[in-house]
Amino acid sequence: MTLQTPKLSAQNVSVHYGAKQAVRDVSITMSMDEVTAFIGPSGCGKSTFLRTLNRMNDTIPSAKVSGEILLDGEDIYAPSMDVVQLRARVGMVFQKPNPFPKSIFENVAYGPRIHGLASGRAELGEIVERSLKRAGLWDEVKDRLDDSGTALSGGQQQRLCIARAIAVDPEVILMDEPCSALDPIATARIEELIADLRGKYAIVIVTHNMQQAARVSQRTAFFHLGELVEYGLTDEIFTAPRQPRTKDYITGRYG
Ligand SMILES: Nc1ncnc2c1ncn2[C@@H]1O[C@H](COP(=O)(O)OP(=O)(O)OP(=O)(O)O)[C@@H](O)[C@H]1O
Repeated sequence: MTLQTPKLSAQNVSVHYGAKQAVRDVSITMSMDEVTAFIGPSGCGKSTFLRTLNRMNDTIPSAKVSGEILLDGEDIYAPSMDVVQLRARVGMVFQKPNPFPKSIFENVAYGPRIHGLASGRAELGEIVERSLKRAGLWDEVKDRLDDSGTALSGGQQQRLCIARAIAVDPEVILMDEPCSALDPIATARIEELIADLRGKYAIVIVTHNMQQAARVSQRTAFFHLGELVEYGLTDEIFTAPRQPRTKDYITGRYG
């Protein structure tokens, strides 16, 4: 299976929480041009593996990661890697929208400001506007940028979190079940947004919802008991899975 533009590559990645192994020897390469979906039953290690891709597991003391993860060929676990910089390059959107308790403007401006991406107030304003437009939220909030981000609806808050990730000009966006707290209309908006963002960023999405994986992704990885069982074109995974475990899962036999 050849990818057009390899962006992020994991080689033999395992994760332990203390003595318990949550991810087993996963090797996978994700492309710039595609949305990659991680699917699998609860507890199979999807979120744990996703978090290795921008070193979010560093924040969990019992978590130990082995193997190698390369971003454009560069080892993200190398001692020379600046983790703050890495998390700007590989942004993350969580299950529950988590805007800062600050204004809409500040939610988006915070990252570019600490990373020194704007030379002044006007440029910062442009970045905020561009990011909110790209996240499909500008028209709804442009007249109330000083209102609190936490006063928005759940779906708007999630788009604000996406705008916040976009504002620091990431290369990869990781999304951990980004719609699980949203209603169907807000979910549809996020799915449209993912389609719009495809190609601008490498996008990796963990989802419990197989229809969502089929709608938004071009490539799907099926995890089970910490292993990557099968990885391939989404159309093929859903219509002609090669592994019996994948077939059982997508036909609803377990999970
Ligand atoms: N912080 C942690 N400390 C200890 N064990 C953990 C921790 N986080 C996850 N685990 C365990 O690691 C395994 C994988 O969990 P993970 O959350 O990665 O799975 P998942 O596939 O994302 O599940 P879900 O779909 O329910 O979110 C599970 O057995 C879980 O209990």
